[in-house]
Amino acid sequence: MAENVVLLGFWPSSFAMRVKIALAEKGIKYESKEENLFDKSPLLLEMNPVDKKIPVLIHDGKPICESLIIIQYIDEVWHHKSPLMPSDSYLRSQARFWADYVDKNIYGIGKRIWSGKGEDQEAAKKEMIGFLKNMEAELGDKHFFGGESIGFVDVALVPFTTWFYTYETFGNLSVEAECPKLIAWAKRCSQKESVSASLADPHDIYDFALGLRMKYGIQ
Ligand SMILES: N[C@@H](CCC(=O)N[C@@H](CS)C(=O)NCC(=O)O)C(=O)O
Repeated sequence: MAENVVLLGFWPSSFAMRVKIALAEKGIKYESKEENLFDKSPLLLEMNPVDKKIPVLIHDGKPICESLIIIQYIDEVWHHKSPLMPSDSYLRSQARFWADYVDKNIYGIGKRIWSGKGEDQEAAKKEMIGFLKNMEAELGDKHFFGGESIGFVDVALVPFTTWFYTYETFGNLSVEAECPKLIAWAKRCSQKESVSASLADPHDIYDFALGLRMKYGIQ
């Protein structure tokens, strides 16, 4: 029997893009339902009553929440191809560490850059560069964080590269000047169909962020 897979998402969300990449890597067909986060659907409230956030993956009627948990679920359930987690326990612990490091930093710091100003924005710019340099050091000379093929940490981080143009424009910074190897990695990732088909256009993200700044009266 065909499986029923539904993704509740929102197009500028890097967290939702992660899930799209993982599903594309596995070649899973699914229905994408776009949420309006300013007027959440009864389905989202039913499927994620605790956090009421996207993404939610609904597999045969059952919800899975939290993007990194969803990716691990996808990797376990559809293990026939494109493994995203390392098979070695130690390497798996390291991949989880770095994905968690991404989660603890990039969204919050990025938001302080694109929606902030003044001293805190300057501090956030420094924190962002420090964070990205740590990621670049972890990448080292590897092709992907996952080694020769895309893995858990790549999937966790690459959607946020669609926000780089927004961080750069509002923060007046250049990620490429600071972290050229990371930008080369991002380009390698987007040569993969699973990634390019799942990422939003950076200029659309910028327009979205600009709209939010205007909505919240940020000068
Ligand atoms: N840690 C969550 C973060 C998800 C998240 O922050 N989703 C945002 C959109 S990017 C959301 O649904 N926000 C709605 C709200 O906060 O009410 C994950 O990884 O899935």
